[in-house]
Amino acid sequence: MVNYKIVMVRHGESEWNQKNLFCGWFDSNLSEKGREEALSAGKALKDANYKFDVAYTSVLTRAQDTLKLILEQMDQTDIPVNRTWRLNERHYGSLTGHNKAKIAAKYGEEQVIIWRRSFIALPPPMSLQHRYCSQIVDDPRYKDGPSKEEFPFTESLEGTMKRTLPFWYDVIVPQIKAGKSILIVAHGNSLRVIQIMSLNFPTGMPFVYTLGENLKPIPNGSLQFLEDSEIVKKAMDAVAAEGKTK
Ligand SMILES: O=C(O)[C@H](O)COP(=O)(O)O
Repeated sequence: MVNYKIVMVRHGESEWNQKNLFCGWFDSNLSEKGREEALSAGKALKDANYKFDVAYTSVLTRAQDTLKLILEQMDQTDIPVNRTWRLNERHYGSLTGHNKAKIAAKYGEEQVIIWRRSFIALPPPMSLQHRYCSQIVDDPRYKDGPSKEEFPFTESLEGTMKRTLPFWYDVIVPQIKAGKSILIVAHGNSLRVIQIMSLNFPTGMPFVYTLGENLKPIPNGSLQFLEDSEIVKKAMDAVAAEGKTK
């Protein structure tokens, strides 16, 4: 059985994470704590003897700086680093720059959960008058894309998935299959959609989902199939193959 491995890291804490602000495409820097997190991520990967052939990240500074600190810590600064807007955080529309707790107090916690985690819900779009709109839209880092037509003013998770998916399949998957050792440093929601995209639930195979306190999934294997892992993998591959031309 062939197993492929890929390492993914969400950027370290940003200054806007620290202030609990919706960030999206706003280019917030890492906080001091975020820089420390990146260094300890690099140390953990170094201690585990990871060697990377290539790294991918978004065009946002918090992800790029996290990657840089990780690679410095690992003495692997000479590997190729590729940046793409397709790995950016999902665009949070008009919510960008607003405090999450204050928005919850105004619109209700349920509405905020829907905006943050529903697959299809779109936060209200960012207007041209929005405080951070021109800073984002006119940023030269977007001169090579997205195109004017593609440029988002808000995004659902589904929209985020649709723009991340071509990059995953056209760039990452062929490299994984070619045996390359890959590191992706990106954002909570762009990594989330990659995981959703990779899940192909097989028919008729029970799985146990272990939830911890507050009914949140527990880290490390919260999702477990009762079947033997080889059988599960075969079944998942078969589901994945359903959409192929032959
Ligand atoms: O863009 C942001 O605000 C965060 O990086 C991700 O936010 P979320 O956890 O609210 O989706």
